[in-house]
Amino acid sequence: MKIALLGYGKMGKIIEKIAHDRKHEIVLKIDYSNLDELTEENLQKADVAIEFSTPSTVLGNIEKCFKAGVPVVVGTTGWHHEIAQIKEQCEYHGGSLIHATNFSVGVNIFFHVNKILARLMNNYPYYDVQVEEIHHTQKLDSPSGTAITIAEGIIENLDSKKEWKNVLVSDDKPDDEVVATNEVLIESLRIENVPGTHTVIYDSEIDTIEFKHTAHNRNGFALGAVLAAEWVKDKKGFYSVEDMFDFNK
Ligand SMILES: NC(=O)C1=CN([C@@H]2O[C@H](COP(=O)(O)OP(=O)(O)OC[C@H]3O[C@@H](n4cnc5c(N)ncnc54)[C@H](O)[C@@H]3O)[C@@H](O)[C@H]2O)C=CC1
Ligand SMILES: O=C(O)C1=N[C@H](C(=O)O)C[C@H](O)C1
Repeated sequence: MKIALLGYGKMGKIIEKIAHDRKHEIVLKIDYSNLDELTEENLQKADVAIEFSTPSTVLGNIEKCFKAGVPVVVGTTGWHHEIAQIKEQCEYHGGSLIHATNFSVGVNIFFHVNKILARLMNNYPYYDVQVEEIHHTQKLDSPSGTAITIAEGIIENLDSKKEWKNVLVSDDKPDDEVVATNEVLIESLRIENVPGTHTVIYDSEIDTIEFKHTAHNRNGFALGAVLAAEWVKDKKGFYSVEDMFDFNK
């Protein structure tokens, strides 16, 4: 399979390695230094594009893939509030897209169990829930896309919660935000070199239940993105990673 990498930073480089291990060929690599090469003609040399760039560049790149008729795997976070508009664009162009806030198998198992746990916790209203995410200090968005997906999974299944609220915890800012009882607090911490840690915490006066995923490196995200490229290559339509894993089978 021929792959175009839109974004050749921390993720793009690991995806390149895993794609080579799986016998795929990288035919285009785009980062901020060669944006002029991101043309329709060059995109069409690929069977699929894998997009891991930045929250401010991802939407333009998705549109370019639709216009070029190239299926696209979108890993970039920080754009999911625009999802309805992108789905419409995909349908308009007859395009193919698969997106995930997190492509790792482990996190997708975590997403699934998080929903089941939230449904169970309706029977135990004396526990309150919050989400904590920790990432490296270069991360541009907060909360992480993964934390938003976790909070949405809780809101869909735990009757007492209707929305989420984010607090970025830093040394120079006191952590004294007021959170309403119908809000899921997402605390974001930024610590050097952390690939991604997410914890769901149910706390009561009696005890605390913690459900945690720790990424030891970025390989799981990258492998999931390559698997998604193999999965979407010959499909048409707008998909999320849930369609690929389908844990309800
Ligand atoms: N869905 C998932 O499983 C995961 C998602 N991510 C997300 O992926 C994105 C990228 O993460 P990293 O690789 O760690 O970031 P990074 O900062 O290391 O790399 C971003 C790359 O995008 C390039 N870039 C800038 N403008 C561009 C444009 N217009 N077109 C194409 N490339 C452009 C930069 O030059 C850089 O090479 C982030 O939004 C992050 O949250 C990260 C890990 C896993
Ligand atoms: O920026 C990152 O690094 C990551 N971003 C994704 C997110 O926002 O959830 C996925 C992963 O946690 C790493």
